[in-house]
Amino acid sequence: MHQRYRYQQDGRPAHRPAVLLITVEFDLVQRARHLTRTASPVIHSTLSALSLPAPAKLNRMLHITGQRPDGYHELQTLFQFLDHGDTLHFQLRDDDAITLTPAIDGVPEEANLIVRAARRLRETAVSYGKVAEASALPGVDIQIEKVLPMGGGLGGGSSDAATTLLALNHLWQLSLDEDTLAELGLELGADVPVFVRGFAAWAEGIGEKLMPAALDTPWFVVIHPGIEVSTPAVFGHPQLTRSSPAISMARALQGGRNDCEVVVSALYPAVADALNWLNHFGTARLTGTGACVFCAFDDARQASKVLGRLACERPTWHTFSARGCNISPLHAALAQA
Ligand SMILES: C[C@](O)(CO)[C@H](O)COP(=O)(O)OP(=O)(O)OC[C@H]1O[C@@H](n2ccc(N)nc2=O)[C@H](O)[C@@H]1O
Ligand SMILES: Nc1ncnc2c1ncn2[C@@H]1O[C@H](COP(=O)(O)OP(=O)(O)OP(=O)(O)O)[C@@H](O)[C@H]1O
Repeated sequence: MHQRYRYQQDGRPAHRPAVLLITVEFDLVQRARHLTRTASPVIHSTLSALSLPAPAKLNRMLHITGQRPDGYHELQTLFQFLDHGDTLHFQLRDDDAITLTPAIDGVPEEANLIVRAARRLRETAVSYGKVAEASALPGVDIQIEKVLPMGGGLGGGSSDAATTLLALNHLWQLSLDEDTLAELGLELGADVPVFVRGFAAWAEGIGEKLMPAALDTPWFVVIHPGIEVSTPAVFGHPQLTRSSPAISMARALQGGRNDCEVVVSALYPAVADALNWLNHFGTARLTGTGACVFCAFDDARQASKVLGRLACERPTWHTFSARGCNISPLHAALAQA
């Protein structure tokens, strides 16, 4: 029988909801993690260096059920990870500098979620009394192998931030618990907590109320039609559906829409084109606010056949196939660090 714990956390920043409730079916998650531990690759790790994945996510469905007075939208979504994403390498330094290479085009270092996550974690270490002052913690050189497109709806920046929080919690030996890290993550972005938690989830609120979900794990073909979608522009659009009726997780597991699809397809014809193309092979969906669209396949062979056709028919689109995972590749790797 699953034991269920309820965590309540206060002290949130003013623009976020006053109370965060996270319900975790703890037993399910612990057992799934235990099973993954034996199957995952060991990623390079020493006492002062660590390399970890920052996987992509898909929103298998996304309904918008309302809008809060602070402007944020209330969602119901099913998050699942992909075994595909960025890789981050962390190396502790002799001084207290935090560096990131290479720079990400168009994202100044102080705005980069990786650097912001590292700095925020260091401040938190001081406020939680883990160290007397920030300079007591060694600096870190962070190298990123960026694979995920920005503004793609694959949560790349959020995943990079979550990987940074978990990696530095480990290297700096802070022992901050997952609730604290998820709370810190939420300050950086609505999608960060699910990457910190590391289990496929039914999410409500603005994406921070997470319930583990056991989804099927098909192979996906993902198309990035070569444009960057602005998440604030989509959420700010007057024609966005904001009043979908709330449904149960059980119902969502049987299938759902993405309420952003209509607006995003109208604003970005390339997204509409990608959805139309992929709809010939199954049910194509937008992930998050786009720009990526995806379609599920029963096996790797079918997915690679579709990738082959894409290479011939739409050579300008960036495409890949990857398998859905209910335990994040980050957590699978960290369990072995
Ligand atoms: C669409 C999703 O990707 C679904 O997973 C996420 O909800 C978006 O998560 P994210 O990229 O981490 O978004 P954030 O960086 O927190 O928010 C970007 C902007 O999107 C809008 N925003 C975001 C999330 C949300 N539930 N309601 C919103 O209205 C807000 O204007 C916010 O300023
Ligand atoms: N490390 C980072 N990687 C990518 N983007 C970053 C990073 N740090 C900050 N950003 C900013 O975040 C924005 C969104 O990038 P991200 O890759 O997370 O998009 P996304 O996949 O659409 O996210 P989501 O699905 O969470 O909306 C970028 O346009 C960029 O300005």
